[in-house]
Order: sequence, then structure tokens, then C-alpha cells
Amino acid sequence: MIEAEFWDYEDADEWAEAIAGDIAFIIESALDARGQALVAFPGGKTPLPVFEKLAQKKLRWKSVTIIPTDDRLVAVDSPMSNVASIARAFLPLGARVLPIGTENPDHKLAGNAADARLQDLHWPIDLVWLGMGADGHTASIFPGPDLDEALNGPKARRALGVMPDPLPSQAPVARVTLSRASILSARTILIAITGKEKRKLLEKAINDGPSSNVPVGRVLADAEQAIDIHWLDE
Ligand SMILES: O=C(O)[C@H](O)[C@@H](O)[C@H](O)[C@H](O)COP(=O)(O)O
Repeated sequence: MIEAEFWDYEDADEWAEAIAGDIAFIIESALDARGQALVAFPGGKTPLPVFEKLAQKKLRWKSVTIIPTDDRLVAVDSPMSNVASIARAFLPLGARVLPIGTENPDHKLAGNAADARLQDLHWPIDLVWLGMGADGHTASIFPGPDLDEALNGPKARRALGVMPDPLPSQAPVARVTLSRASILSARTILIAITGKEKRKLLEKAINDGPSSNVPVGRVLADAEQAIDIHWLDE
């Protein structure tokens, strides 16, 4: 049974501020407890207003490492690059922003490289913040030939390469993504989504759990932590 709580907002500013406040609190608590924080932020468009608010928080950013939950295998100056959006917001503050993608379109190789890079970090990760696509993918865990490995691969595998099938129209490229095991290993999981369609889809995915026909339901099915879902009605 997934323990998820929806937090509803009608005002975009309030929504972004609430998420930024929660994340700042998680980072601060990690810094107090362990002297450093490791967090994963999603790609796509939804997180951008939250990045802006979070970047205004006075935190010891130099001790914070941020990785993308997933990235598209594109050049870092591509508008499709997830790490570029994170870097634009948080590098100027002194945070360590660690790319997990490469320009090499061979997603298997890119996945192995991402996995190797992530092994060196201090796990468990303090926060995995997830988005969700209108098709029910989360991070870059998509339907296709790599879905089973992303969901059921070895626990020690932090990241893998993914070729979505079908390719998503907003960013029709191969990806690297955190595995389900690394997402579920997080101390905290937070989800931010907007719009009625995504809300309906996520509620159903959570209810269906392991038998869900969309990746997000399957990813969250065994979550042991309570999950806060911040939903903005558009
Ligand atoms: O790289 C990605 O595609 C993302 O990390 C992905 O999982 C994202 O969260 C959803 O696609 C939602 O994207 P939007 O916020 O743009 O709708």
C-alpha cells in the first residue's frame, strides 16, 4: 500500500513556494545531520518555477550535490538537457551539479557510465523529487525494452540507459535514469505535478500499485516512505 498524501494548490506561486520550502527543509536537515546533502531533481518544464524559489533560499549550497533524476542524451547546451536547467539555477550558488548523461547516443554505454559515476556518491540520497509525464512515466522510466531492467534490475544498480518505446514527443531521444531501486532507497520522495489529467492518472497508478499499467505506479508500488504529492490545479 503506497502511503501518499496529495497537497492541493490553486495558486502557482503558492505551489512553488511550498515545494521549495519543503526541499529547503530536507536539505537543511541533511546538512545539520551529516554536513552534506545529496538530492535528485527532475527534468521537464514543471520544476522550473520551483528552482527559482529554491535558489532564493539561504542554504549552505557549497555542501549540496544535485543530480538529475534522469537526463536526455543530448549536448548540455541543448534545450532538452535536464542538467542544464539545474545547473543554470544552482551552479551560481556554489552547489555541485553532477551530470549523469553523455552526448553518446548509445544509451547502454551512457547508462553504465552514469551508474559508475553515481556509485561514488554518499547514498542513500536525501531526496528524490519526481515529476511525471502525461503518459505515466517518471524519471525516465518509460515503457519499452528497458522497462523491466529499470524496475527489477539489481538493487546495487543506481542508473541505466533507456530507449523509450514509443519515443516521447516532447523529447524524442534516448535517456539515462535512476533505477527504481535507487529512487526507493531515498530518505524522502516528493512528487510535483500540475493539471487534472496528471492528477487522475497518478491517483489511479497509486491505487493500482504493482498491477499499474504505467511506470509511475510500478515504481512507487513498494515505497516504504510516505510520499508528499504537490498538485497544482491549472
Ligand atoms: O526528462 C524527463 O522527461 C523528466 O525528468 C520527466 O520524468 C518529467 O518529469 C516528465 O516528463 C514531466 O515533464 P514536464 O514537467 O515537462 O511535463
